[in-house]
Amino acid sequence: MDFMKPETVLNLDNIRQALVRMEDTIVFGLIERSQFYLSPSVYEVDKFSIPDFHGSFLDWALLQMEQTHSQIRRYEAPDETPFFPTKLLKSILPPINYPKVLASYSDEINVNDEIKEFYINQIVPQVSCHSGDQQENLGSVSTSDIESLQAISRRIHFGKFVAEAKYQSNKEMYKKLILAKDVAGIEASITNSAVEQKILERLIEKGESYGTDPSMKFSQNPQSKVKPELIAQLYKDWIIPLTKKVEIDYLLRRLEDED
Ligand SMILES: C=C(O[C@@H]1C=C(C(=O)O)C=C[C@H]1O)C(=O)O
Repeated sequence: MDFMKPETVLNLDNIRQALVRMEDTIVFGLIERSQFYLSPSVYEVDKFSIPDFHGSFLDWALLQMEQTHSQIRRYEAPDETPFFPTKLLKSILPPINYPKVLASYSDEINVNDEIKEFYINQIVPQVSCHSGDQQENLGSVSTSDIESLQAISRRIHFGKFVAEAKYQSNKEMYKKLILAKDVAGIEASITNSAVEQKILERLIEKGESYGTDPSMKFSQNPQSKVKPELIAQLYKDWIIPLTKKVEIDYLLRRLEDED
């Protein structure tokens, strides 16, 4: 998606196509993670002594990644939302003047703490292949987790673009709902159950085709690496609800930018 062209960025069909493409990254990321053990050491606070840092190995590795990427202006992009927004570093590259597409407060809409919580406590235990640690794989596990966390975060925070597109298409209705602080009304207006159902059905198909070794496709027991139903369930229970939370949180503040 070309964020330099507001007219394409706020087209709901374009946004939905981008969300479909993000499914592939998320599904492959979960399949990648499924080859590793649960690796509780990665998530345990202060398990490893790291100079000038208190937290889990995953948090430390994710912070290093975000500080490095912030210096090449990754988090100036409107579709990137950091897990450690207060710890980013100054970019070495000159700023890109992205056209103003989202509301002025959009960077403050950040549900990454909730994303990390459900990823570690709900997703990892269900996709990892064995309980326990594989000492030699802790680095690979954290790298795999970071890739999945960033892909899931980008997908969920794309809800800002969805919300802005919906707001632009029906300002009067949303102004009434926002002024009335009608959260249920806003949630009902942004919900499209047909789109959600199609997403869940497509995810099962993708989980079946991506997660199974093609040479075993017609065997009695294709070794699907992550149960397709599990991928759909994770979207249903976590990814879609949090995307809608981002939409609602974004819309509730939208009149801050209206004259
Ligand atoms: C993203 C949208 O908004 C809502 C959230 C969806 C999701 O997270 O997949 C799908 C449909 C809507 O209920 C949309 O309308 O496309």
